[in-house]
Amino acid sequence: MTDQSAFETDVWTLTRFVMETGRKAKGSTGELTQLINSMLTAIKAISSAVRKAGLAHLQGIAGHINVTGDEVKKLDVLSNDLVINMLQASYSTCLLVTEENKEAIVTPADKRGKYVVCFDPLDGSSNIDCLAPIGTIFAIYKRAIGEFILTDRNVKIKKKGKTYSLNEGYAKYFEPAVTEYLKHKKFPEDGSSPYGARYVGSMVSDVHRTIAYGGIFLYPANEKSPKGKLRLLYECNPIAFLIEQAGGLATTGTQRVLDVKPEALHQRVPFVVGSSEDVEEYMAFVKKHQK
Ligand SMILES: O=C(COP(=O)(O)O)[C@@H](O)[C@H](O)[C@H](O)COP(=O)(O)O
Ligand SMILES: [Mg+2]
Ligand SMILES: [Mg+2]
Ligand SMILES: [Mg+2]
Repeated sequence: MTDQSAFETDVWTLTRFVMETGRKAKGSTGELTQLINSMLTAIKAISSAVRKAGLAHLQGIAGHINVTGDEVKKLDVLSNDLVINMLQASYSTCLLVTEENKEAIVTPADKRGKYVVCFDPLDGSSNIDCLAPIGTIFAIYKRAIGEFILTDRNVKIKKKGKTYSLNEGYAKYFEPAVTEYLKHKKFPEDGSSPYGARYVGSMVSDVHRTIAYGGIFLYPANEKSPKGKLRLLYECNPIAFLIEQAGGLATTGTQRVLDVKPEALHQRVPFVVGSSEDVEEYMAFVKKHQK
């Protein structure tokens, strides 16, 4: 059997997109292109390490707990080192905020550029050993300005989906608004079909599915985690930005995520994102319970 399909000779890789867009940008210095390309190299190296983790003895724990209480995995440490080293070597950053370091990392003066990068080097790391999808999240801010940079185009999320996604194992600790919202999704009073449940337990994967198919992802506050679990600067903000660009909504329940004023590097916020009509419906339940 022969493969008769045409070989694509003009492929739009992400690197090509970044370089071409960078060259067209007015007043461009190339610094952002250097930064994104260095980040992409780090991500490719992380991906390679993840795929050979079993063979290269990279599975398992590193032996310490990070600042937000997570048990750190060997691959969290490796991914963190890769991103820090690649970003500092890009000569485009001045400050790095990462899930795995308590304090912000200041780039040495001789390698300093104008961007601040906040990142989660490996999201979903509790899923490494069972080979579920995991990924890297990052947000780029211009020094003092607090601006996000768009890296993808024209991805749109449906206005309404058919699935909800949260860890229902915590039902005992849910706030009444969450409990009532979920009851409504499972036993719709208007006779419509109930929503399906999907939860991988890697936020990047759950959000990817939500963008692809529509629906709602929730990590709300609960009795045990009064501010939820996910961290504002390097988990919620970048994902909220992507969701909004795709036409969806990202809320804490009472406030737009991107409007939350950061007060600490590892600050957590309740996080609910997805199709606009689904998130609006959730917010209506929150509002009802505030009265
Ligand atoms: O916070 C997360 C993990 O981040 P991390 O691996 O620490 O970067 C999310 O990817 C998951 O959505 C979350 O861990 C799932 O939490 P539980 O449902 O297990 O509480
Ligand atoms: Mg972690
Ligand atoms: Mg994470
Ligand atoms: Mg992580």
